Amino acid sequence: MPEERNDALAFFKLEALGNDFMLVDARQRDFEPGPGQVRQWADRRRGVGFDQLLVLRPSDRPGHHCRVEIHNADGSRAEQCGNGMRAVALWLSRHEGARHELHLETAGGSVETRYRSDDEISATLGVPDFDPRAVGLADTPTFPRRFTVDGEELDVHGASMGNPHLLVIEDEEPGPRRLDIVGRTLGGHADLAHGANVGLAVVESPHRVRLRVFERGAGPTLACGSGASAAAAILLRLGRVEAPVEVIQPGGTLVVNWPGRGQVLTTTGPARLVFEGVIRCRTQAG
Ligand SMILES: N[C@@H](CCC[C@H](N)C(=O)O)C(=O)O
Repeated sequence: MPEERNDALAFFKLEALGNDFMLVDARQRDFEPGPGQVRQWADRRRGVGFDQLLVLRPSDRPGHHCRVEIHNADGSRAEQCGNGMRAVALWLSRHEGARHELHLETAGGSVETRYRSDDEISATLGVPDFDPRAVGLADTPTFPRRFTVDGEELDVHGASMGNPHLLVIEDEEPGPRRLDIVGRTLGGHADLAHGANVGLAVVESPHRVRLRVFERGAGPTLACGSGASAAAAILLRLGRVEAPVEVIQPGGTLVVNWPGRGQVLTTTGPARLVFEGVIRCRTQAG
């Protein structure tokens, strides 16, 4: 039986390019939500509504301000969240006057954030990894790998930004049905060790890419920061675009800068605090 608690839980609702988050600062309190509880809070009619729950924890890595634990709306866990890191940087700067340059620890690696204004927050996510094994495809020597989706053969690219991303390069912007079919089929493919986020990208010009992402554990979102990073890195590596790359998603534009092989990748874009609240009703711990 899940344990039930009646504690008041302070939370903050944030968004970054329409990718939305519930943030809980658990650095000085007990907070261990189970997957069922996360799903209940994520529900847009019966809960708070969000794509990811971000939980701040103390970090024991030297020089790191805190650790960010990432829960997807379906209760699964994620290693990285590019938009979420900018939202955390905004919150830390606003709520505790934290330094404007911070290191945040995630399960997908260390992220360096730089807050200049709510419209200009950078997150350096690390070095993109194009090895299919980093994306959880043990049987694939190199990308692209061919997958069959709904009877169609697709050449699929991939990169890890700490979390796994697959990318299909399209000739025209996909509609919601295509995003859903390709996203579900590729993202949940049995050959992947832990599923993947799936991006569908259209190259508009050497510095502009249009992207839709079907996120692992959250479905189609208005924007995905690590997805935009993976898409830009893959297209830069293929020579299809040049840095910096503006990645345009339904929620807005993220600027991605990647100097190339072995170098870290930086994203720059906005974030907003939407509201704050307190949950006083019973919450399930399990
Ligand atoms: N919205 C995020 C990515 C969140 C995690 C992702 N769904 C996963 O499971 O890897 C972003 O902005 O990067």
